[in-house]
Amino acid sequence: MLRSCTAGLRSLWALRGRREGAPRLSADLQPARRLFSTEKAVHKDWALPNPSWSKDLKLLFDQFMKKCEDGSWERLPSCKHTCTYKSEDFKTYFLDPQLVEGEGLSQAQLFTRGFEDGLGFEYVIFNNNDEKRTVCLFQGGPYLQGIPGFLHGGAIATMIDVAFGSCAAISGGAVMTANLNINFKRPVPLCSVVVIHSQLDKLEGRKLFVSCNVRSVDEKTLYSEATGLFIKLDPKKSST
Ligand SMILES: CCCCCCCCCC(=O)SCCNC(=O)CCNC(=O)[C@H](O)C(C)(C)COP(=O)(O)OP(=O)(O)OC[C@H]1O[C@@H](n2cnc3c(N)ncnc32)[C@H](O)[C@@H]1OP(=O)(O)O
Repeated sequence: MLRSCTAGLRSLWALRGRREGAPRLSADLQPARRLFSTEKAVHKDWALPNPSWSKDLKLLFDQFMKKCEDGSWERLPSCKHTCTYKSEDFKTYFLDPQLVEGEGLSQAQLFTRGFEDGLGFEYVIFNNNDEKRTVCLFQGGPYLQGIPGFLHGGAIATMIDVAFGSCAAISGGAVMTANLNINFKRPVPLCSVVVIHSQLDKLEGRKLFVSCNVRSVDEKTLYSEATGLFIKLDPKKSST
């Protein structure tokens, strides 16, 4: 397992630098004000196959793309910055203009998209709006190691949070995580693909209760189960 991961790592490094459209780091750093303005920017969609994707991930991706053809499912595009959510939704809530304009945010990008192809979080999320559920296909790369050969629990929690966020956003729009409970049942092998099935269980005012399970591609192994509470942001409130 470790040997195959080392080989995988070697080939991933070989892929670096010949990734099509890969921005150079310096060119990829955008001024923070752009993240939060209505200015149009060209964003690369990272929720698409790249050469680091395993056969399993590509196969599942193709299966879900087929399901999108009748409109029951949709693939969520994903960029390094915050364009999945309309930044306007968060404006009232968060943004101290001094912070936004300041140096601190000039390098801001989505945590899960901050790695080179294949080294960190490779994932794509599909939404079923009618059924209020999402499926996240996730391949955790070698930089997400916890105990040797396995994914770090924090990396799994991160992907669960992201999957939940997308699921809750179907009904809630701009939401934030208030609570996450995760039962880690089996360790997830590094570089393997898992499927995170999330669903909205209950909507109570601004509270969205979600749950998920994390399974192997063949569905035989249940890696984790989780529940979460998301809160729809109240535009009249500020976070500070
Ligand atoms: C672009 C790509 C997007 C990728 C997706 C990424 C997803 C990642 C999402 C995150 O990680 S968000 C970051 C982690 N979360 C936070 O930092 C949230 C910090 N907490 C807060 O900002 C506020 O507590 C929160 C917005 C969650 C709620 O504040 P509010 O002032 O809007 O709500 P309020 O306190 O009035 O509570 C509303 C209801 O929720 C309930 N509630 C709030 N927090 C709770 C909690 N933790 N547990 C149980 N119930 C809770 C609260 O009791 C109340 O219930 P009732 O309506 O029945 O009275």
